[in-house]
Amino acid sequence: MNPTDTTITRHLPPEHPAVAFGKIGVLLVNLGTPDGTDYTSMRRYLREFLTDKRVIEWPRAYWYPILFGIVLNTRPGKVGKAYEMIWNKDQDESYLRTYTRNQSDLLGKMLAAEDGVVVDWAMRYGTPSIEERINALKDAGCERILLFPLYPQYAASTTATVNDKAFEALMKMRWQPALRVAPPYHDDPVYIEALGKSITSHLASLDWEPEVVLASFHGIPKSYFEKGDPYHCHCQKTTRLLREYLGWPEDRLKITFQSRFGPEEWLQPYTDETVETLARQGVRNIAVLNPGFVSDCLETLEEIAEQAMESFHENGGENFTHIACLNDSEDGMKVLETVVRRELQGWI
Ligand SMILES: C=CC1=C(C)c2cc3[nH]c(cc4nc(cc5[nH]c(cc1n2)c(C)c5CCC(=O)O)C(CCC(=O)O)=C4C)c(C)c3C=C
Ligand SMILES: [Fe+2]
Ligand SMILES: [Fe+2]
Repeated sequence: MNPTDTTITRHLPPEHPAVAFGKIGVLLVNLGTPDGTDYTSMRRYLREFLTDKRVIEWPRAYWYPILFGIVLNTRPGKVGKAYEMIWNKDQDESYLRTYTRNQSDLLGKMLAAEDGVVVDWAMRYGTPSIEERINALKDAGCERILLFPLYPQYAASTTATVNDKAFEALMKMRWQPALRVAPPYHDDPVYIEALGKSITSHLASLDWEPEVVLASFHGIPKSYFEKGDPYHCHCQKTTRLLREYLGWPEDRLKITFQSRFGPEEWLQPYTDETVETLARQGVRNIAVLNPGFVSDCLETLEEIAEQAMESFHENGGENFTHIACLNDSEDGMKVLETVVRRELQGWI
């Protein structure tokens, strides 16, 4: 029997309260973003983010005085200005939100032929929350939900915290939906091919050629890796497979890690230092892509496309280009569809 066939259970007696069932939900979840660039929105967002124990693992007695005494007073203003520079003014929201919503809408159309599949999206921090959207899917009749944390490489500070939040929402429900979680897809051929094609088509559009291409991933503290987080290994594998797909030597596609936060050592080599060093060593042309980000966001549009480019030029570099994330492109959507269809097996 098709698991969504509800012909038997639909025969409810007339006095029975109305219940919706028989559907399958797919919930795409990305990191999150502030609702606005003003101080209050920024502070609310950063507070939720930086109180997450999966993100900052320091003892609360040490971290909270720093967070509430310094970080949440200074960072909202500073980061708000950075967000303003990359804000999607047409829709008055960040591009991360625009792309995530587009991905959800497009995936919904791609799965429209599948009976009873509903696609939705949520953010781990900010709105719409995971709890709100899980409840909405359940109310719409989804007895089964595929949770899809939008991170190709697994990290406790991204993937695990999405899962925690989803199961926390289920803890409050009497009648829980069945929940499946899509695994990381850092080595999936469809993902590697999409990245490879995005590099070749971007480079073909230039009238110069980069001597070096950096695959820049978001960093994590080195201590998280030493405690057993597979993130570093996943990033290394993505980069190796991408190199193999392109047929490039190791010194043409280099891995780096960006977005360091706080005084601890993070995964190395650091993107900012590498960009500076390459320029100083006489490398004149570089390209940077962000394979770990499913959508362009502050960390790619401001930190790389603006800050890293500026630093490259200041240190003697000539040509710098940022290769866009897969976003809602045809190839990017093919990656999401492939993962979702595979993980829905047995349900559709
Ligand atoms: C401080 C610890 C942080 C860890 C660990 C961390 C890991 C991590 N983050 C992403 C993806 C994104 N991070 C983004 C913004 C961002 N990240 C941190 C801190 C850590 N991230 C902060 C404080 C911020 C906010 C901006 C700032 O204050 O600098 C974003 C962008 C969101 C947006 O709205 O544009 C993304 C995406 C990954 C993949 C990751 C570990 C693998
Ligand atoms: Fe981050
Ligand atoms: Fe490793």
